[in-house]
Amino acid sequence: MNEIWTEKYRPRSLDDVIGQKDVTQRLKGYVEAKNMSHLMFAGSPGTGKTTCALALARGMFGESWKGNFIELNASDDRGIDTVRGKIKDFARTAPVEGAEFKIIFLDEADALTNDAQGALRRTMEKYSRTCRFILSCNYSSKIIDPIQSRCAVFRFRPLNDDDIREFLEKIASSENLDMEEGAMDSLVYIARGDMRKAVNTLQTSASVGGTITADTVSKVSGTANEKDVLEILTTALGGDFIGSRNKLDTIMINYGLSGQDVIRQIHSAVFTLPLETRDKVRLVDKIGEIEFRLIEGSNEKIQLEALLAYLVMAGGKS
Ligand SMILES: Nc1ncnc2c1ncn2[C@@H]1O[C@H](COP(=O)(O)OP(=O)(O)OP(=O)(O)O)[C@@H](O)[C@H]1O
Repeated sequence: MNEIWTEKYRPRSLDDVIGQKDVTQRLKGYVEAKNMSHLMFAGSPGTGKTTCALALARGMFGESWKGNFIELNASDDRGIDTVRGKIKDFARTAPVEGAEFKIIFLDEADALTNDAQGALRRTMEKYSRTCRFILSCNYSSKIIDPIQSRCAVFRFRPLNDDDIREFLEKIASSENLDMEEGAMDSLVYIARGDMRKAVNTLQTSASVGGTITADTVSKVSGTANEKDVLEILTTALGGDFIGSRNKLDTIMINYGLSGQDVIRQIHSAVFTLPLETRDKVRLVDKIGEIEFRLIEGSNEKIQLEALLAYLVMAGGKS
């Protein structure tokens, strides 16, 4: 139970990476050619960017991959010093064990200031004979154009629910976990395409001991059950303001949710509600307004109750 499952179950080869088939297909081309350009991996967290960089290095360098690969995090030291220091130190030493070049994987490259990116660009040029960079970021638009134009860009999509479910089922079976029906649905709902979040939430839920239930998953992740959120909304739409308010109070206390947590979950539930598209659009507009007020520090109880009141009126049954 001590080992972190995101490491234990991290795919070692490009063939084992889940989803991201377009990306892995192209990366395998580099492995076959034993050569690559600078790369940029863009996409949301927990979708396989670091995993693919490691698998690419393994495929490219075989046994000697560790000596020819370094992983740095740009946000450890937001700025120019990371680029000038650690990167240059690694870049200026020759590749080991007959490799043609080394790979520098720079995570959260979009956290670098523009000045630091300028310095990075010069470093990329200076050492391009012996070093290839893989820049990982959530948003490629935050990377300056001269760097973007030097890189082949790879886009990582959030993983789909079936892929997440299948991966979690494999882990659950190899860890002999006892899971109640519904727990897996909650994990997939909470992950929203982020495999790291899915695996971490599964491990934390397992550490509680006993059968893993949807409720354990919700509690350890500080996320209400999808079913409970829908129930609050449909109760309000059905005209029962007091009933929906009581349910809301209960889930906020049980799961320790903040107003902002709740509003985000309500937002993602809107499109499953039995409403005309026009009414859903109005509701999204209202949610946007209330979320803004909550961020500005308004009283969360009053704001959330105002949203329930709005739903009661929208339902037209009070
Ligand atoms: N496509 C995938 N296939 C299998 N496992 C995955 C995949 N993506 C993520 N994981 C799991 O989630 C963990 C985190 O993934 P990874 O470090 O590759 O994410 P990332 O995209 O680099 O995220 P970040 O942007 O936060 O750095 C991995 O250790 C692995 O267990």
